[in-house]
Amino acid sequence: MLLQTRAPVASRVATRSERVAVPAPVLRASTVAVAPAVGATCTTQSLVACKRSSWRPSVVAQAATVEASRQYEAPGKGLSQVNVVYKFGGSSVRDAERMREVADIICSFPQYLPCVVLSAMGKTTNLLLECGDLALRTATDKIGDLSPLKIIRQLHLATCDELAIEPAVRAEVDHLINELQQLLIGISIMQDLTPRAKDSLVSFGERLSTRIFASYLRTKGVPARQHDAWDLGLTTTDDFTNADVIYEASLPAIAAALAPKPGQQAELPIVTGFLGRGQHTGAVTTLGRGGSDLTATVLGAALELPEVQVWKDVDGVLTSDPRIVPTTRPVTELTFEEATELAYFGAQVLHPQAMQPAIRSGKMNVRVKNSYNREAAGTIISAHRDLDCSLVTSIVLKSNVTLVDIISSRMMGQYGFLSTVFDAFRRHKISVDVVATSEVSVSLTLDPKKICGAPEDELHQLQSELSKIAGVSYRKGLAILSLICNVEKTSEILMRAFSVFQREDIKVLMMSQGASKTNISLVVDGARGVEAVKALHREFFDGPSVCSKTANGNGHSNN
Ligand SMILES: Nc1ncnc2c1ncn2[C@@H]1O[C@H](COP(=O)(O)OP(=O)(O)O)[C@@H](O)[C@H]1O
Ligand SMILES: N[C@@H](CC(=O)OP(=O)(O)O)C(=O)O
Repeated sequence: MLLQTRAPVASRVATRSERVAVPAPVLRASTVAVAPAVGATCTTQSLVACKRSSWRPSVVAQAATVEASRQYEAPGKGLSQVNVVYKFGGSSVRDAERMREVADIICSFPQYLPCVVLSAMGKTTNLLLECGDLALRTATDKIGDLSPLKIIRQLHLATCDELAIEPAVRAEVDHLINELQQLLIGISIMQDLTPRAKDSLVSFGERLSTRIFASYLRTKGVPARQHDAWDLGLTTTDDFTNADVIYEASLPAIAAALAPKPGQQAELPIVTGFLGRGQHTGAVTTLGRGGSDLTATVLGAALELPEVQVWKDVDGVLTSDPRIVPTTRPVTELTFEEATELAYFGAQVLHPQAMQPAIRSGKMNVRVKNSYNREAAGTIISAHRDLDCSLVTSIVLKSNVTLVDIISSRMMGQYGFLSTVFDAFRRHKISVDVVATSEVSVSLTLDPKKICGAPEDELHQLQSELSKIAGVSYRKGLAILSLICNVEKTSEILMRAFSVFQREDIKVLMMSQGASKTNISLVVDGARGVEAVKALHREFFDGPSVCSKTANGNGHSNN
């Protein structure tokens, strides 16, 4: 296999080899603890591993001493202006140990003065949504007993204690959790959970994690300041739960808010991911699930930076979802277009809108890194890459899609058929994923999760409206397989893909190559989706795959 090894485009950002060579954080005080139970020596880097082994109380006490004396050299010494954005997702900051590790990563790169975007700790966002649902059917005086609320309280307060954060911030965290409880009481009284209230509810996750982490950094000698993204000017539409960023308002406001303050020591901004403020309502909005990636790239574009790094729990963007295919491997390089298609068609690893600020900026790359394996090169996403050796880059599965077939022989030779069809979808605010058309028929897929209101009702209404010009039928529970690939090589890709389908007896219900130069989508029965991804991955990634571009021009790498 021949992998592309083009150097990252960003000139002001260290290359991978420079990064790997950067020493571990500079610790000013004693950093070594001995774990007698296992006879091992623990540096701060291995504290996590050592803590998992069974330490005796004396060792735990030693660890506490190490914690108390642990001090970092603040990164970006001598710099006044932020020069990179790091985003750490929920899995990267899921508990106190992970917050230490993230602090460690940040301080491992002294050449950067980062702006840090954090998601909520672990599964906090899911827990908050669960609290909201439960509050609707829980008596007001029982709200304090809700089990997800107890888990949230316990996780955040235990993290404050374990990290020994500043008392004033611990009090603020306590206060925020009480405020959360008040909001849940309000939901219980009103028996109503509007999208607007839902956004206020989930905002507590990022508001808590950033306050705790900024305080932890300060206690370790790193000047850090917590910011709620709305205070920096991150402005959005008022589409609660899935708001769009208003770039014209947001970018200049963020740039001004994070500009160096003359005569003041530079501070690391620690910013809430996922959250914004609605332009007309002024209320808290969210950017859709996984929206912290987008916050990070918006900040990067506002600050005109060459690179944004999104730190996850995988070695980069992978050849498929690792929960489906255990033999995935990281993709070295992607274009913004490929990353967008991949995210749009269901790869959880990136937010579908996250590449937009990078595309607008024209000079920013996005790097996906693993906070659990910082040595891994990760994936660099940029405007262009050499696709000559590329066949299939990644395989994505989107489940539970609906296929709509609209057929009208009456429209043969008439114009306006497609516009009538799509106008009906527009009026019902139903967005369409994959489309295939002929003279008198249109087949398209849609995601019921994205339909506002009850999907059944909306589809039924659409069906009766369109029945004036066409016969409409739909099938639910299907799956879209998207091959993120070099569409220039369609013949080979389709030949191999269809030989897999034939071998496995998987029927393809619809196919679209479309205008995208990076994606072929195939619709199959939902029950066969996982199987199909596994078989395609075996075909395109598990066999011999050598790009012999220079030898005979026939071979390929897998990304
Ligand atoms: N093609 C893919 N490449 C990498 N990860 C993927 C892919 N498809 C799905 N995933 C899943 O996405 C997860 C990372 O995304 P996410 O949980 O949103 O990260 P974070 O919360 O750290 O920002 C991985 O743990 C992995 O299970
Ligand atoms: N906490 C939000 C936003 C986010 O981006 O989270 P993560 O980075 O963990 O995917 C969510 O769960 O959707």
